[in-house]
Formats: sequence, structure tokens, C-alpha cells
Amino acid sequence: MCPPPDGPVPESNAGGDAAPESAGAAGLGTDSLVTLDGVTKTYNLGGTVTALDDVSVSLDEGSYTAVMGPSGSGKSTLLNLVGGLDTADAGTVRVDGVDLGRVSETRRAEKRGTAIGFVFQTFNLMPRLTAVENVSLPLVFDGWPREKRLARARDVLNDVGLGDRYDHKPAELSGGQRQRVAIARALAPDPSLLLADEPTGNVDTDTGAAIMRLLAEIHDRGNTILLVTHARRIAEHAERIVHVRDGRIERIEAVERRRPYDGGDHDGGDTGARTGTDDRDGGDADGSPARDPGVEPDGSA
Ligand SMILES: Nc1ncnc2c1ncn2[C@@H]1O[C@H](COP(=O)(O)OP(=O)(O)OP(=O)(O)O)[C@@H](O)[C@H]1O
Repeated sequence: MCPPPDGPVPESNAGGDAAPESAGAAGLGTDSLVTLDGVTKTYNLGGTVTALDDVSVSLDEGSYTAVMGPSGSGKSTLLNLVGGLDTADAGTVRVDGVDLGRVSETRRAEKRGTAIGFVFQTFNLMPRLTAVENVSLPLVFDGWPREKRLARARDVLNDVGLGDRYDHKPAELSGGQRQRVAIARALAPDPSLLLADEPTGNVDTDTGAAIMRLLAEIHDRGNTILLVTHARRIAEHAERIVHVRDGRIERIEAVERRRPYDGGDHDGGDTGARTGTDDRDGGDADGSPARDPGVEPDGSA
């Protein structure tokens, strides 16, 4: 997908000032779009909870990474820090050359509005707005004139297969279609980074398959994706899995990515590095080949 000629242009990556990663973290060369270095986040709410504890990891431009781990292990906290929704207590989070902990809240919000797209489990759409209006919302923040942003919203809705649902409100759409609208909204400003927190958590298996297929297409177009999930069979759509536990990175696993387009009934469900207990959807907890949620031929949700 190409941004409009005079649309928002992502900041260039200053690159050279990216901090080195700690041993054991994913050292992925110098093309990192995102770098976390020694990140710690604690919450104080009737006691101290260390949600993230000295986490270092980086994401290359154009990579597809899944973060997987048990409930409470710090997955969403990590995503929120990368997305600039929250700030670290220690360490640095850099996105596209910007240290999110050292810029103003306004600058962080700006970054969220243009360089980073969010997709949530609960869609977070505005109920009174149509699909096209929901998708155009981030462009309001970015100062696009109305006609231009509606045109862009229609383009992105076409890209996610909803060219016939422009004027439907969320209540008039299926769960999968709502998630597609949410994905289109995240993509509207042509962000360099797409963050997805359990994007298939509120949809049925077939719809989840279509959503994963769409994310794979988006990745194939060059977007960088960071996905949070409990389910191994979802995580396996990424190129690598960052396993977190108790706020720390347990290990980083390269995966042979599931190929949504090969139409095959390949198993891919057991790479030999399974953490069975993390897979709450139960689809392959017994080690048998998982049903590939990405092989639906029509991609419909
Ligand atoms: N705003 C907050 N205030 C206090 N504690 C929090 C807050 N957000 C998260 N926590 C705590 O931090 C820890 C990590 O939470 P986080 O939401 O990142 O985990 P998670 O791996 O995403 O969990 P889940 O899979 O259940 O969504 C948990 O113990 C949680 O209770």
C-alpha cells in the first residue's frame, strides 16, 4: 500500500544512536525499527508488580514478531511501551530513531498517530461512526482535509476486503469485519509499525484465520508487525516468537512461518520447541498438527 503523495511521511531512522542489546536478546543488525534496551516497568497498586524486568529486544524493519507468554507475563505492557501508550521506569524504548521516554507526551501522541498503528482485541471502534469515518479518524489527528482522508479510508477499506461496507456502522458488521475495519484504521496513516494485541481474541476460528491471513498480506507488503498472543498456532504466523515469562524474555525462537497462501494442509504445528502450557486455545496442545488458521481460500471474515 502506498501513502498518498502528500500524506504523512514517517520519520527517518536516525539509526546510529540505537543502543546495543543485552546478551541473549535478539541482536538483529543495524536496521532496527524498534529497540528496547534494559526496559523495566513496575506498577504500584497496593504492592509493587514488576511487569517488565530488564527487557532488551529489537525489531528489524519489515519483520513479523509475536510475543507469547502466560497471562500476566508482561506482553501487553511491552506492546504499550513500544506503542508509546506508557513509559518505562528504566531503560530505553526507541521507535524509528525516537527515544519515546525522552520526548514530550505530545510528541509521543504524534508518533502514535502516524508512525504506529494499533489493533486491539476489542476493536475499539466508534459505534456512531461508519466504517469509512472510523478508518479516517487517525487522519483527522494528522490534519488531513476531509475529502482526502475519506478517500484514503475508502482505499484502505478496499485493501482489507471491505469495499462494500463503507457506510456500515460497527453494529451492522460481523466481528471479523469489525476487526478488519480496526486494522484498516491502524493502517490508514501508513504507519511503519503495526501493533496487534490478541487481534483474533474476540472472533471465531474461521474469522481468526482470515484476520491472520490479512496480517500476513500486510507483512508481505513491507509493514513491520508486533503481535501479542497466548496461542502458539497464532504466534507461528510470525517469523519469530519472543517468549516472555514473569516480565522477562525467556527465549527467542525463530519459526518456520505458516504460509497462508500455499493452500497446503501442512502441519507446522509442532516445531519441537513447544511451550504447550502457553497455548490456551488447545488446538495443538497435544502436539498434534494444528489446524492452520491461515489457509481459508477466500479470506472472508
Ligand atoms: N495499569 C496497571 N496497574 C497495575 N498493574 C498492572 C497494570 N497493567 C498491568 N499490570 C500488571 O502487570 C503485570 C503484567 O501485565 P500485562 O497486562 O502486561 O500481562 P499480559 O501478559 O499481557 O497478560 P494477559 O495475557 O492476561 O493480558 C500483571 O501482573 C498485571 O497485573
